Amino acid sequence: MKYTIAVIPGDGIGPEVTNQAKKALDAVAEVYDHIFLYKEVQMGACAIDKTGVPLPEETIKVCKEADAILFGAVGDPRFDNDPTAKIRPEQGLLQLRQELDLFCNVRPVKAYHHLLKNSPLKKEIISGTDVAIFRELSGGIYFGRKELSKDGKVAFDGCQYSVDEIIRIAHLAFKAAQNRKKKLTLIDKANVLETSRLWRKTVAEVAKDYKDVDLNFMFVDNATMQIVLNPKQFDVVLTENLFGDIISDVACVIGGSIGMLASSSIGKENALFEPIHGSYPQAKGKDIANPLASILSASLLLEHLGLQDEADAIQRAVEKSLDLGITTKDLRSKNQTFTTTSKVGDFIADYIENQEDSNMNFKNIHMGQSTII
Ligand SMILES: NC(=O)C1=CN([C@@H]2O[C@H](COP(=O)(O)OP(=O)(O)OC[C@H]3O[C@@H](n4cnc5c(N)ncnc54)[C@H](O)[C@@H]3O)[C@@H](O)[C@H]2O)C=CC1
Ligand SMILES: CC(C)CC(=O)C(=O)O
Ligand SMILES: [Mg+2]
Repeated sequence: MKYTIAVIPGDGIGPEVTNQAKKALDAVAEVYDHIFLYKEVQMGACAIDKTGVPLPEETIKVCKEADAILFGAVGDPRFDNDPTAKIRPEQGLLQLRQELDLFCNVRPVKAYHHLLKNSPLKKEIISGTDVAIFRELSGGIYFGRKELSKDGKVAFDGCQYSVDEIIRIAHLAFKAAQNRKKKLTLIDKANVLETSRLWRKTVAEVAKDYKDVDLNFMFVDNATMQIVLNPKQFDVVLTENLFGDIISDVACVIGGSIGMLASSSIGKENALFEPIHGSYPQAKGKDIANPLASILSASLLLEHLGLQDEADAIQRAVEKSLDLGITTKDLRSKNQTFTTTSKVGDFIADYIENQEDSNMNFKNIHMGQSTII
């Protein structure tokens, strides 16, 4: 089959990690006889430099027409270090999420057994963790009215949610819970925030359609502690935009690195796949960033296209790379060697193309300075 994939490499390490995901997709295309037609477009600081805006019209058009979107990351210290900047790279991402109505961001958090030794958390606490974070993505405080007083001494960010915005993601989260361990935890701050109280009331109503799912509530401050102290108590986590952003970065500690967490952002018509990390500008061009979150995002993309075997092939390749220790520095444990972003991508692609061949000799794969086995 032929699929059109809009590719937005973005800024910082975005292009490097997206290139590795494309290598994995190319290998899948080769093995399973598909054609992936990439249409590369710009967003973020690179788009501002070229066109003056963080999200050019052409990018929106190409994304709307594509079968799926693969995104890297946006963000640049030139803007981060200038609080007065009127145009920012991140506005492009937020605008795209809103333009395409990508309201449901799913962030799977898994403790890969090969990485248990990498986590600062105790092995017995995280082993077996499998949480799906459902983060509302197109509403809340990131999209509220923003104001700065004329004298620059008072700032305002408004947070708003409607019942309809809550209902649509709640249904998706409950459906996911039905296919998992049948537990859904709503994370909010309902002891303080009116929006959170609306979330609790609405989600409790939606729960009546899912009587087989056990619904419980947790305040966000406690949740950020519980996710690292006892992550296995969670199955599906449902939460609003800001809380989901923060909780998922905290949850990265379970996965061994933020470079391991992929995500899908789903709307009615479009779907975008991206690692949860940012543009990690310190690593730009150094070939050191972990590409696995981007590669795993490509796996989620294939799943979304209904290509489950192909998605699984990427997953197996990722697990194999972890198994053999063919990883970047962030996943290195004591005395273990590591390799580069591009070599990890090469290995994953190579493994996808040759994994059915039991005679494949991994020692033949050229891995630069790294010791493979
Ligand atoms: N989705 C997006 O495009 C996002 C963009 N940003 C933007 O990214 C820029 C940098 O933001 P930060 O807060 O520093 O977050 P970041 O996620 O880019 O990096 C934070 C830290 O995580 C680690 N890290 C991130 N990605 C990694 C990878 N692939 N492999 C290994 N380690 C990795 C590094 O230690 C890094 O210092 C900012 O401009 C920010 O606005 C931040 C988050 C998400
Ligand atoms: C621009 C930010 C909202 C991006 C981010 O941190 C994220 O989506 O995780
Ligand atoms: Mg974030």
